[in-house]
Amino acid sequence: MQVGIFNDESKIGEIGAEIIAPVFIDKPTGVLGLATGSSPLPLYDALVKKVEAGTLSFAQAQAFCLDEYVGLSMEHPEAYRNFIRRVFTARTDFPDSAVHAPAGASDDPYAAAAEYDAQIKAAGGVDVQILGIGSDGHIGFNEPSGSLSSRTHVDFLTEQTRQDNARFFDGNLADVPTACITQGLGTIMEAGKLVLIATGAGKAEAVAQMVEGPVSARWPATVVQFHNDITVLLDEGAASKLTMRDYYAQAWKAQYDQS
Ligand SMILES: N[C@@H]1[C@@H](O)[C@H](O)[C@@H](COP(=O)(O)O)O[C@@H]1O
Repeated sequence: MQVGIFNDESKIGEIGAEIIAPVFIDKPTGVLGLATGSSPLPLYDALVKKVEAGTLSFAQAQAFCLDEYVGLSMEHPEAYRNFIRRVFTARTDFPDSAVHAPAGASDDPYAAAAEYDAQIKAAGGVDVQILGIGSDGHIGFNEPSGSLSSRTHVDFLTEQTRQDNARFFDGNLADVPTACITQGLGTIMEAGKLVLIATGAGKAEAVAQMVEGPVSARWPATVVQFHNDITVLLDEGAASKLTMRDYYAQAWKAQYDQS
């Protein structure tokens, strides 16, 4: 696991884009896994800049969102399929038809989850998966106690997650859905490369567990310790409970900053 700690979020975005862009330059038909939430926004801005500059193209690529709320209409602005288009894919040359999200508005979300997992497989799997992390340690929407090898499935949001996400619903907790379809931890772990972004002190405990804690269903993100190509990009707040940050800085410098 590479752990990079930075002072500002735009730097995190730039570094993330430097890691992701070469994958799509080498393989223009690659598959990008997308996370919603606020943490990846600077990364999306940095990728958009590269597309605008003509140094990166997603014209032949495909994208799969990590998760989707169950129970929101497909037109709802906070449905993740709409959120991701607004903040990222519609600002790039991604064809709209190549941007996929679980069918959270389906009459049968359980069948929709299984179909989505099959769709990812049929696309050849995810080459790079962008991840955030919830303050309760979820990735995607894999909440504590779920199987560490789960496939795409219907999950139920913790009170903590609903409270965290209420800000996207004008602060109205009652408007935050209670269920979702999420790629499973087993699905996420099959991605070729993971880039996880966390910012703010509210993520510090979850980040410390993920990087330094024992692997446990209580903190689902700890499963990434088994991935052999994961880069974790943090700000000072999110890194504030790590006990070995000097070592991480040294290792980062040795790998990326030769100067
Ligand atoms: N399902 C999403 C996750 O994919 C996201 O990574 C996480 C953190 O969100 P944020 O980056 O806004 O803190 O919670 C949300 O609920």
